[in-house]
Amino acid sequence: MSDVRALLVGRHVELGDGPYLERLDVVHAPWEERLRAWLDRLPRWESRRTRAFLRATNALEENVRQHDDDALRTGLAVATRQMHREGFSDRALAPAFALIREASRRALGMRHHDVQLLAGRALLRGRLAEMATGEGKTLAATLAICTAAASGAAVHVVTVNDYLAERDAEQNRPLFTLLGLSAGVVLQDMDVAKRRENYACDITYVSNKELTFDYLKDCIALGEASRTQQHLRELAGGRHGELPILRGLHIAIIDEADSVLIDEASTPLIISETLPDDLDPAIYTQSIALAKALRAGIDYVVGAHRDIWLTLAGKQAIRHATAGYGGLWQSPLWRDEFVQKALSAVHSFQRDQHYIIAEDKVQIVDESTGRVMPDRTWERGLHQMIESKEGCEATGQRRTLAQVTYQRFFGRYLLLCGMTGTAQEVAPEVKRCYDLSVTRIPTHKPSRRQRLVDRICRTSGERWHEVARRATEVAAAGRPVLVGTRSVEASEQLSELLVRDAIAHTVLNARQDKSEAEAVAQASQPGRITVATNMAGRGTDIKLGPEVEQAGGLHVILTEFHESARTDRQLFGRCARQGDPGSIESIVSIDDELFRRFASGAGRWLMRALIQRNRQSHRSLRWWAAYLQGRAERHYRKQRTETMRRDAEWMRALGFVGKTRK
Ligand SMILES: Nc1ncnc2c1ncn2[C@@H]1O[C@H](COP(=O)(O)OP(=O)(O)OP(=O)(O)O)[C@@H](O)[C@H]1O
Repeated sequence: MSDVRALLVGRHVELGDGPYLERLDVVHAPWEERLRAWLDRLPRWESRRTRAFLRATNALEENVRQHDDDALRTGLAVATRQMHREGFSDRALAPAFALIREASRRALGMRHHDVQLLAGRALLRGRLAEMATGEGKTLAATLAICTAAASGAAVHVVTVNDYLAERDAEQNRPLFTLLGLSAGVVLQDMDVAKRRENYACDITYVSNKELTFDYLKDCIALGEASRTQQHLRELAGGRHGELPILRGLHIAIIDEADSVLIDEASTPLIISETLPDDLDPAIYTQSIALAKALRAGIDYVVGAHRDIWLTLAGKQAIRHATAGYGGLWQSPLWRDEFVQKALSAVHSFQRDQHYIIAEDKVQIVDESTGRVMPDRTWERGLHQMIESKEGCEATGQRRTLAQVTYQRFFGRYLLLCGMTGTAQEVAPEVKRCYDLSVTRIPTHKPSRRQRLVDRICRTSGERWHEVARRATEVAAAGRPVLVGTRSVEASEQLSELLVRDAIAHTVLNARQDKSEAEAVAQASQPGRITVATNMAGRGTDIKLGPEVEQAGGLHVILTEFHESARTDRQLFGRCARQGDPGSIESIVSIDDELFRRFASGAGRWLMRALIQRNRQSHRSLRWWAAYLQGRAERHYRKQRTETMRRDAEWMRALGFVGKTRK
């Protein structure tokens, strides 16, 4: 462990926040000039150091090219010794980065751009590197990954799903092998022994959920002692019997950091056990029947954020309806609780949007990633209510064995850093909760992404017709089209329309996730229409051929604004990557969830009036959507603060009053 400590000696050399560049993606100039302009805007001392760092790394390039593979490995070991003395200083990083860049050129056929060197350096300084979508974060991260792993630290590369973990590990494996580093991947269906083996590698690619659950499993297995990473590390040394699954929390490099650290951080991760359900299953069916009989606005009120309350009239109606029932129905507290849960199950959680039914089970769909979370359940009887609503067999209620929030878990790493294309809006929260500052990295080439005018339709049905028409029109010009939908249901609705009109297309959603790699590979074919949920959002790399580039590149259609503008930008980021051509447009409907939940009545009325005057593409639409997305972000931020408060209470209840931050 002392190696890791030594490695981090240099961490106190922190940079101040560089000035943010405005709209980096529309600056048109050769990349050297733009990089120079970016450097000029840094504080003078920082600019000098950064230029010196780039100069030193580039100057070594010719030299390292003369060496064979063995010499590259030896060179990295020598650079590592320097790091053990002075931490991740620029002096130590320059030779390490030059060697890794050369190794990458040989093993992967890709040479890191200068801006990628800056991203790698920012990561090792414990920062969040903001690189525009498609700028090559996967490759940029290898600089930090190889440097940290060579110095003896356990490096966890955290991705948002198994598909990306496996893809990135396999893509970079030739580079790791050339440098003599071992790399493992932890996937959902692996057993404990296999997981331990993969965590024992120098580098481990793993999704945020798998990693956190493995940590919780260690906490349960090791009991009280494991609650501090100190003990975890001692145990990893084998002094206390069986080894934990993880070998310690040394360095975490989080890809799509805003998704992991912010979007997914509103609920804690919980490991629970199923209790023998002492509730009569009839209670669930009775509650659902009662809830369906209640009248909206009279017996219950639905809030703007899917919250539901029973009114006095509603409570009385239930009392009358359950007069003949026995047991818990005689308690007003239980009675109201059951029916309120049932109302949520009926009205707030929709099939094919919030969950799907697969193998006769209710399986939650994570909206931000579009993926099924098979092991997750809703808490406090809600899951059982939904099962009853759908006629599935009710699973037992669950009791919490261990829980952790991302805020607490990631705060335990010795060095935490991350990358994303969309950090801007959440920078203050990331700083407050994780002590991570954002460094914005300029693009290598100017962006050629073209944003067409946004349009809004009067009804959802009208929107689907318009989307189908546009997709067909663009595809007919030989360009591939990616249509992004918010739910499984929406993707299937559009697909039905396309089938009816005999238009060839591919669907990628939580129900068809087996063919993900194939669907992504095909999405770049000329004239191919791909209808996808957010599964094709973050991280998906659609590589274009020369024919498609000439036709104008990939066209992306957004069919509904998300509550987070970052998710929209991630979808847009599937096209026009690495300086390719590409275009984006939004075709939405006034019935969409963002407008229903967050817009005022007056706002919706005004927008309808504009649509009626045939001004479907009024420019206030973009402004309005951005304003509502700001409101939605604030709402979810409050939810996350509440999660952190509850987590602190849970820790206090366990009698643990230790620090949760590094
Ligand atoms: N230095 C480089 N030289 C050549 N190609 C590169 C280089 N860096 C990245 N690429 C290519 O650019 C494409 C985009 O890379 P990648 O998917 O890592 O981008 P990203 O920034 O992670 O995107 P997203 O934000 O969507 O996750 C890939 O096809 C990758 O091979």
